[in-house]
Amino acid sequence: MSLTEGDEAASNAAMPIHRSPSRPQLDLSGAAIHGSTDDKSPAIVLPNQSDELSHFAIDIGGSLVKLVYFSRQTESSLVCGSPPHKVPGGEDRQKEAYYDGWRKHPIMGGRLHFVKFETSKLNECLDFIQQKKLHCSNPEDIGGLESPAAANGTRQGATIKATGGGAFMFAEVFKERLGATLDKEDEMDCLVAGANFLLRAIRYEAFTHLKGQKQFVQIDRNKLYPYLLVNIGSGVSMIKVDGDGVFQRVSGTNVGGGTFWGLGRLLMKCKTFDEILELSRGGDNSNIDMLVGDIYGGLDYSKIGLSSTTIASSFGKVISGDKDLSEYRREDLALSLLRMISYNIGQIAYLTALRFGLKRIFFGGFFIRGHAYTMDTISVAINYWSKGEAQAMFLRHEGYLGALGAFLSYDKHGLTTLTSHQCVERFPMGAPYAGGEIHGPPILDLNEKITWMDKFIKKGIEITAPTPTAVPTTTGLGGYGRPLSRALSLRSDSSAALNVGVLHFVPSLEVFPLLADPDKYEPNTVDLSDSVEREYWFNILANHLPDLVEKAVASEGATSDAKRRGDAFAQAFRAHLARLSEEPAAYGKLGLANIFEMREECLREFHFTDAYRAIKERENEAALAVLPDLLSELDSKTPNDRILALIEGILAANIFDWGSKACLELYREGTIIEIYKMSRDKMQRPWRVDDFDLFKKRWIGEEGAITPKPHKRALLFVDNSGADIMLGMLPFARELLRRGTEVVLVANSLPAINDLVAAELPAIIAAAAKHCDILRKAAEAGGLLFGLPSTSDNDSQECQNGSVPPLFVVANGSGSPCIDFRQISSEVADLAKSADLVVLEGMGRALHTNYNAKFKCDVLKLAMIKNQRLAEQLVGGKIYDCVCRYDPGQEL
Ligand SMILES: Nc1ncnc2c1ncn2[C@@H]1O[C@H](COP(=O)(O)OP(=O)(O)O)[C@@H](O)[C@H]1O
Ligand SMILES: CC(C)(COP(=O)(O)O)[C@@H](O)C(=O)NCCC(=O)O
Ligand SMILES: [Mn+2]
Repeated sequence: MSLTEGDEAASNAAMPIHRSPSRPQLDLSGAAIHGSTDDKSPAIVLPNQSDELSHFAIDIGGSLVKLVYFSRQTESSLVCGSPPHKVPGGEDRQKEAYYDGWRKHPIMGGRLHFVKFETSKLNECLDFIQQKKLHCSNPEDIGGLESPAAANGTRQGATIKATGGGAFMFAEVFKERLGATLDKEDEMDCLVAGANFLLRAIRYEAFTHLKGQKQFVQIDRNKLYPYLLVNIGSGVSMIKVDGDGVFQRVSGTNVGGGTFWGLGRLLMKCKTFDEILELSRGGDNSNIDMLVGDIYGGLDYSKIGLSSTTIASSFGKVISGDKDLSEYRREDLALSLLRMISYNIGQIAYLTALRFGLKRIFFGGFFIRGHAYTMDTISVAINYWSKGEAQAMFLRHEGYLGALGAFLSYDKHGLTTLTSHQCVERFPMGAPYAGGEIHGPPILDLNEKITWMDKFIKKGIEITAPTPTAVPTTTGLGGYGRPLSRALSLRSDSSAALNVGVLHFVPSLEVFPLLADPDKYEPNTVDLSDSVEREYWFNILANHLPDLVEKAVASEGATSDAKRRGDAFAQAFRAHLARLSEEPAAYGKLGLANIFEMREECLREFHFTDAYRAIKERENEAALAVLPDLLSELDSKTPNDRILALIEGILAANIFDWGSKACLELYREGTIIEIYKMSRDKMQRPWRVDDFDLFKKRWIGEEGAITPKPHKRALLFVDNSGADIMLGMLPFARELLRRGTEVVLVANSLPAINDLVAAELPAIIAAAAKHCDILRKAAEAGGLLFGLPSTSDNDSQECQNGSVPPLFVVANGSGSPCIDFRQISSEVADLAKSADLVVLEGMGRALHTNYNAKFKCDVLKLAMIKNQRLAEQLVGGKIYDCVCRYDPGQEL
């Protein structure tokens, strides 16, 4: 970004802005960009924002304290929401649209974190709040920009939204320890607000659980009500929910999570809740419970539909055993207790649902604990009694409903209006270890992260809330020795508990307007719920790690610090893979694209900002040297032959993929140019998927028929640096421009393997434009270039009408090798509105994701398949086969 543009952006942000009431009421006057204006994602300082913007809410229950806190977006992770490096569009209107998007959401982007503590250890919670300075409710105090008042601890008088009985009981403690006042919110209001928010805003928040199988469900937000919310905390509340804030507590039971935990301590002398769950795994409840068969001499009571194994009376067998407590197996006791409580709650829930004619029952509260047996027991009860009519569903954020609801009651955040496409859930490095445990916040300091990684490895099972540590003295974590095996128990409870990640709010993300049916859209082609697929792809990723670490370490100067970070990154990513192979649903619904993205996020966590930087630069240079000859060769062809050569060129150049194992081996055998030439020479039609003729018909028309009109605007979702862009996509873009089609090059906001980043494109285009007048003029028209001299060969004369349409560059809002069209930048969404051609290039964007996606406009999917198994499974082909799939727009 140039200085003048930066200034303009800053002054734009400071202008009085119309805000709808649903947006956060922030005082933007005097807003300025903090730091260098050359930063891609500069921080914005709001000097006049009042101190009241609170950042956490608390639910103090009978058993657990739940904390939900908000942190502002940090610079390194900001994927969009800042103005583009260049304003793509010379016209003021276009420019306006850009800054508009940015102005709409200048600060609201941020992260929501979830933490819990035992109520009996409230002090731990207070320490945590103090350490994180959460009660110093100034937005500048979070994320490193600490105000002087907060630094010396003098700020007083924060008001914190609080719910749960403890909000009354512990109000004084908060006043004394933190000088904070608890602003009490009604518990039921909060539970309902939390559940409604989660079900509307978080994709696949709910899931069913039957016979050990989790199935994530997407609830249609327009058909959400009515439902029964059953919150199983210490006690149980059953609430009929009819709308936002419209509900009635219709039932409840005093036999709940507290009962389970209390009896567990008494009977089995368990110290922790998880210990009871763990014990129950090895239990046989028939030693404790009186079964129907015990009463009916081993027979079923078939007349009324009871099998001999049905529990007739929980703990009933004890009456005839004449045994002491110590003579019973603790495991058996634990299981009987779990079944008794779960079944009873399931039954009451069913009766309550029946009474009000409700078909859907959502269960929340920490009693569930993501525990398979608990959920199965409840589901079986509901299913059995309702004869399959009613459905039990569970929520991933089970115990956080109340805290979340309290947080949402600060209407300033405007979060209630967020929808699922604006939420991205991420799992920081500690997640595989600390998962559903009582755990601490994401650790921001890099050294601290590495130290923690080390601790996780050494004593992964003893993790509690992390406290800031001194600079580490370790020399590294050493190698990649961690096996990817089930035997590796990462967590203190080996139960299949679910993880809750950090929710990132990115208000500038939007659903791609050209998706044919956004509700039916599923980005992933490969479904990782299939264990064979999962194992295959996890192995691919694990095997690629040494090479990736080598590149990443080299990209940071191969210093000893870089090596330490590289090792820690590898450990962290392997831990995620291990956790997910142990429990595939731990992080919610899982597709291959999520894992590729997680790998990039993991690199960023350890401050590897662009691992393939040097490779990309080298490849760009090598490809640029070939470009002039390629352009002349293309220009010497007839338009008919040229389009084939252009598509061939894209497919051939897509061979440069540093994320593919096979390609890595290939690159050892020749120079970039040799490989490119070899790849081109091998381009023989028909390709494995070959819709070229259909595309050509749209492009040129049929002989004798009227020539079709060129497309108005094409969005080109570009893939890799080097030959891929320079010799593949740019020549194709040039041809589109020559025909009079506006071109938008859509590239990543953040790096992913050797993929292009939008910020890199202006320089690449400038270099190419030195050899091509069409690109030069188009880039000028698009505001990307200024004052470059014209080339000797005046090829733009061939342009229709002699004028050249603009070429734009825009960032897609993502840092992944794949693309999820439910979450793209608002800039792409704006430019898509008048586009009539979408081109998806590369394996990540056109095959791993979106291969089956339907669009409203014409779409061309182009990729070389650089993986044998994917080639076999997707198209019945072999490695290096090509896909040219063309689907004309769906008439809606
Ligand atoms: N780590 C844990 N420590 C204590 N209780 C837990 C834990 N995990 C799950 N539980 C269960 O969750 C219950 C508390 O659920 P929660 O929704 O937090 O309710 P409350 O608001 O009443 O504390 C406990 O009574 C216990 O059954
Ligand atoms: C990450 C990728 C999707 C990137 O491919 P691209 O989009 O650049 O064509 C690809 O490198 C990939 O699927 N790699 C793993 C497959 C393998 O190593 O065989
Ligand atoms: Mn790529």
